[in-house]
Amino acid sequence: MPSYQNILSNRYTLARSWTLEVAERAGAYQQARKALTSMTPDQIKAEVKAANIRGRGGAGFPAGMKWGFLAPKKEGQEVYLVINADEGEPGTFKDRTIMEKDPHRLIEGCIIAMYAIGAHKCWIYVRCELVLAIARLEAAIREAHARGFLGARPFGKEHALDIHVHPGAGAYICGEETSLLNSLEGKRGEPRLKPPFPAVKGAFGMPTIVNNVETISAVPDVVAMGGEAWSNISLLPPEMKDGGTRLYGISGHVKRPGVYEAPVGITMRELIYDFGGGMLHPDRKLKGVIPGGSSTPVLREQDKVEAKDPKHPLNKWHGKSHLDVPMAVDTYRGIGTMLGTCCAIVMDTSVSMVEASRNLMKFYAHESCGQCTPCREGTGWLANVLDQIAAGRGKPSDVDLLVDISNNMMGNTICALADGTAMPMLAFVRKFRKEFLEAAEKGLPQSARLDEAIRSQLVRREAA
Ligand SMILES: NC(=O)c1ccc[n+]([C@@H]2O[C@H](COP(=O)([O-])OP(=O)(O)OC[C@H]3O[C@@H](n4cnc5c(N)ncnc54)[C@H](O)[C@@H]3O)[C@@H](O)[C@H]2O)c1
Ligand SMILES: Cc1cc2nc3c(=O)[nH]c(=O)nc-3n(C[C@H](O)[C@H](O)[C@H](O)COP(=O)(O)O)c2cc1C
Ligand code: SF4
Repeated sequence: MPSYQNILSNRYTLARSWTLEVAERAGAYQQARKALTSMTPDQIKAEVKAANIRGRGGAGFPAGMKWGFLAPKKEGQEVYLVINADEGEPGTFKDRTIMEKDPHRLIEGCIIAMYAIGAHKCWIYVRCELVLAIARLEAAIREAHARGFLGARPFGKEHALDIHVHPGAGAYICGEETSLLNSLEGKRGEPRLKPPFPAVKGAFGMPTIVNNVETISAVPDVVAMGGEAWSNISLLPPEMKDGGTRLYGISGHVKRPGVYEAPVGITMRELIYDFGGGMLHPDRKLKGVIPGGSSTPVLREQDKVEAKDPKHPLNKWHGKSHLDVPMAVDTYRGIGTMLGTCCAIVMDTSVSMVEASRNLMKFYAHESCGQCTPCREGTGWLANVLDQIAAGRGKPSDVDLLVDISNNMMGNTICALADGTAMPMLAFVRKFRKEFLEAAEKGLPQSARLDEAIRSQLVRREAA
């Protein structure tokens, strides 16, 4: 197992790490005290910008830039902070480790962030299935109030702060930030058109910063060591502006599934073989890996980086396997996939890619909110066509139909759920076309059914 320093997860292994007593003894709230008593909001914002934290919710938008886009507060307006703790992406289970094992880190991050952006109120929107996370967050907020870290004068500062936990009902679409805001406001959880982005018009019409749990949990260490030093933990050169340390998830056919902390820029090969302990069944090879939650296109070991031009940002990795490219927001875009939530699902040669994609398409068809025709119809048709193929009622032209449906979904909808369905579907067909054509001619044998290691990640939910 590689020995990178644990920063974000350094309190995970302490007994009763979620209690204030243990967390405070291990350093919790020192940075909130420092920020509120000796730093100005602008100084904090500058450190967060220098830290190059790319949003850990999946899109990789720079947190410092987002905070900078916050609309100036007008007379009578409030500014809000909303933490996205919905974590609905199949294969993704990193934010819950923070909330369950170290909720005080998230609360400390919220305190610093609220002060920096001029907010007095924060909601943490948590999916309701995360029962333990909700209980621990609520207990931690009570403890922080009792110690005067929240409330009318936190750390003696005239800047009232309050945090509320808001359980969501467990709809995947409510993780999309504008849908989340509608749900928070008591409306139907449907995405809004962007722009305006929440930073301009968010919760209850007020400028709102929406950030992921892990993004905000990084803020106390950014304040502790300074933005530049935190950014330099990354294995990438500073000009790539993808800084720090992050939580990597790994599941599926590996020996040691779990959540591991490492600097930005380790490779997928390290994640699978060093952290994940290698393939679960040594006699079966790696067939494909979904790199960052189910809405990111699958990678294969045999695919090589094509970046001959010396000016190409990936030129350094020209000819290397996709597994040997540093895991970062822009490098992964460069090889036709996305880093997403940085939680990989590993599939060995026993997995039918037709069956894996069928599972996923059923999930997306079930979770589409239905506002946009290309998404509502497209997700359903992808699932239907794959059902027909699996049942032996397909024909070779169905494979091109999958491509055609996907292409018609892309870029034509209100939110990214449709793209996050179509892009993986296109990658499955492009990289495993022969397998799809074979299934379209013969159907899938019973043995193609996914085993538990994969099925539990690529959650199947039958259409309601
Ligand atoms: N964590 C999960 O469980 C999960 C689930 C599904 C999808 N995802 C991820 O969600 C991603 C898509 O998210 P998205 O649709 O929010 O992406 P997005 O690119 O629209 O936005 C990313 C963030 O940047 C902000 N932003 C972007 N441009 C801005 C601007 N000009 N001014 C102010 N703010 C701006 C947005 O408000 C948002 O907070 C996918 O890449 C996928 O990986 C995550
Ligand atoms: C369908 C869909 C679901 C999403 N679910 C989540 C989620 O569960 N958690 C999350 O942090 N971001 C999720 N996102 C991304 C958010 O919209 C948003 O980009 C993120 O909360 C911003 O925080 P960050 O910049 O700190 O990453 C989702 C996006 C889409 C399109
Ligand atoms: S793309 Fe799909 S999930 Fe997103 S708003 Fe449109 S119908 Fe709803």
